[in-house]
Amino acid sequence: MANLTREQAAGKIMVALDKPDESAALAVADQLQGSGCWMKVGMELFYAAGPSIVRELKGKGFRIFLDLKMHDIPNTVRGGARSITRLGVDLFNVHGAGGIAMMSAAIEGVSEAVAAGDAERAPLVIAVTQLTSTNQAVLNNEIGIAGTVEDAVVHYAKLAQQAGLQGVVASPLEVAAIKAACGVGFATVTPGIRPRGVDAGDQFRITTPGDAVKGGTDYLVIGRPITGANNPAAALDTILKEMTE
Ligand SMILES: O=C(O)c1cc(=O)[nH]c(=O)n1[C@@H]1O[C@H](COP(=O)(O)O)[C@@H](O)[C@H]1O
Repeated sequence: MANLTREQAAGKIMVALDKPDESAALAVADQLQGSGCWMKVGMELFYAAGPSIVRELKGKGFRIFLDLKMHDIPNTVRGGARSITRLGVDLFNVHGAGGIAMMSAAIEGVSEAVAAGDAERAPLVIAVTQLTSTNQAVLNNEIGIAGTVEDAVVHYAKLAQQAGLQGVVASPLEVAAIKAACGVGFATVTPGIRPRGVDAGDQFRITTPGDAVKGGTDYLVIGRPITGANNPAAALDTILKEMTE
């Protein structure tokens, strides 16, 4: 794999803007404007700053992954998906654990918003499989799912594909198994990225940016290694160099 251009590598990076408010988020985003990377808006920022932060980041030219991990009854998820689609995001996620009817409802909500003329185009919808902070013992002994983490991830990926979703969130360690089960065109969006020497924090199933690219992932979700750096643009630059080596 690899042999990526810098532009191609940047287009694979989704920066997790886990910041407490709009000004803290924009302080980071402004340093990365024009880099070609995506912005991921998650719960911390969205619950504080609301939909306007999405419009603001779109206005700065970023593609947006809205990470609200919907997990509810199908009717509620359908409505949530309609609202998210109207916002004009490029990609959003739901929990695979909600099952096929719930995931299909998300796709229906997207289609309804597009058919009503409320959105120019349909965002991609992906399913969270097993959180990258989950390890084998937690999966088996706390969550109560038997088998390996990889088995559980692939199981959710197959359900997501059946429901009509375009991909999944998983760790880079499971990319090969997901692609083998669902095809290379089924998108893998992978957090759990840690450059060598950077603290893993609460992440468990991790790889370096270079190994994630070699493993064939489509998108690398990277938060603290960039947003927590003294110079986020320089941190991104170092990661891009590793990805294009
Ligand atoms: O859906 C996600 O984006 C997600 C799923 C998952 O399994 N693990 C995971 O870390 N994430 C998100 O990816 C980002 C990772 O951030 P860092 O650990 O700071 O690089 C966070 O915003 C998480 O909410």
